[in-house]
Amino acid sequence: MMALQGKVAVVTGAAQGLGKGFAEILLQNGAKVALLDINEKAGKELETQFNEAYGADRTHFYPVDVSSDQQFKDAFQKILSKFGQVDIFCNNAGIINEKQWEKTVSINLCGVVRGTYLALEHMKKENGGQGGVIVNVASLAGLGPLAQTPIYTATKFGVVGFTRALALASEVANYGVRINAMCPAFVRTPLIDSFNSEEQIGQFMGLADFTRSLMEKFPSLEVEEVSKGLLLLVKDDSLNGACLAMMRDGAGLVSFPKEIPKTPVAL
Ligand SMILES: NC(=O)c1ccc[n+]([C@@H]2O[C@H](COP(=O)([O-])OP(=O)(O)OC[C@H]3O[C@@H](n4cnc5c(N)ncnc54)[C@H](O)[C@@H]3O)[C@@H](O)[C@H]2O)c1
Ligand SMILES: CCCCC[C@H](O)/C=C/C=C\C/C=C\C/C=C\CCCC(=O)O
Repeated sequence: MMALQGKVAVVTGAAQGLGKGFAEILLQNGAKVALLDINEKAGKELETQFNEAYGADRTHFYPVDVSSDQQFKDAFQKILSKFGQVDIFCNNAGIINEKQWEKTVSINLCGVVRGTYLALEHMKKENGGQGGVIVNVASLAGLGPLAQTPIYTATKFGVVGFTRALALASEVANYGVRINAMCPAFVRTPLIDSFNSEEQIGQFMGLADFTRSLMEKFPSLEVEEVSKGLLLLVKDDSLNGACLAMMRDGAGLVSFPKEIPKTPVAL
């Protein structure tokens, strides 16, 4: 089990919702945490709140839009200057916007790739790094389709595939870095109200009742429950390439078939 005392973590999309919960559970377990978010006001307020609650200089906020390569790189350098190292990197920032779908891809999938590659370059043993763990936040919509959000679904499938492929690369090439993904069902944060917003859902607004019925099948999780899942993926040294599915009635590591299950067809 990885002990978090003295470790340095980075969490993107940390100003509210799941990111805030992830940052807090890492702080409670002894890590220092760099908070990254596009929302400067909420991020700075959270930095003050966390430093009061967990000790001066345990957190620092960095304004970063994860769709910007430059902002991400600059912030990473500043984090290294302040904290000296990065051991844990959680790519959590994500949005739902089916109308501005290229923006959604740039944040939800490309942002995860940007963060992961920055962390990997620093952590990789072949670069003189100390190893570490990366957790990418996907969704249950990374394992099965959410009809109202085809682009969001595509980005989350992308996050799961990227995580699994890179985890395998890490194992084969011995990077010394573990890479895991989280796939929670609906979580009580501002993001789930998206299904009711024409601005975010656009042409798929007519499917709102379909999402509502899915929400009855998968009742909302609380941020605190999902945060325990992050802690598991960070601490358990045996987990690499793991996908943690989380629902109200329980969490579990997803098994992916070694052979693709298929029904033969005549061609
Ligand atoms: N809430 C859910 O039901 C749910 C379920 C499964 C997965 N997720 C995933 O969890 C993650 C967090 O979602 P949440 O529910 O906490 O959402 P949220 O909207 O409550 O919080 C998202 C945070 O990300 C920040 N953010 C948005 N765009 C950004 C950008 N370009 N750069 C940096 N920060 C940015 C926001 O300012 C906000 O603080 C997302 O990846 C989401 O897809 C959420
Ligand atoms: C518009 C609301 C947005 C919430 C997005 C968030 O990521 C949550 C998604 C949660 C669940 C819905 C996604 C897909 C479900 C489809 C199939 C999963 C099947 C899993 C199973 O039955 O075991």
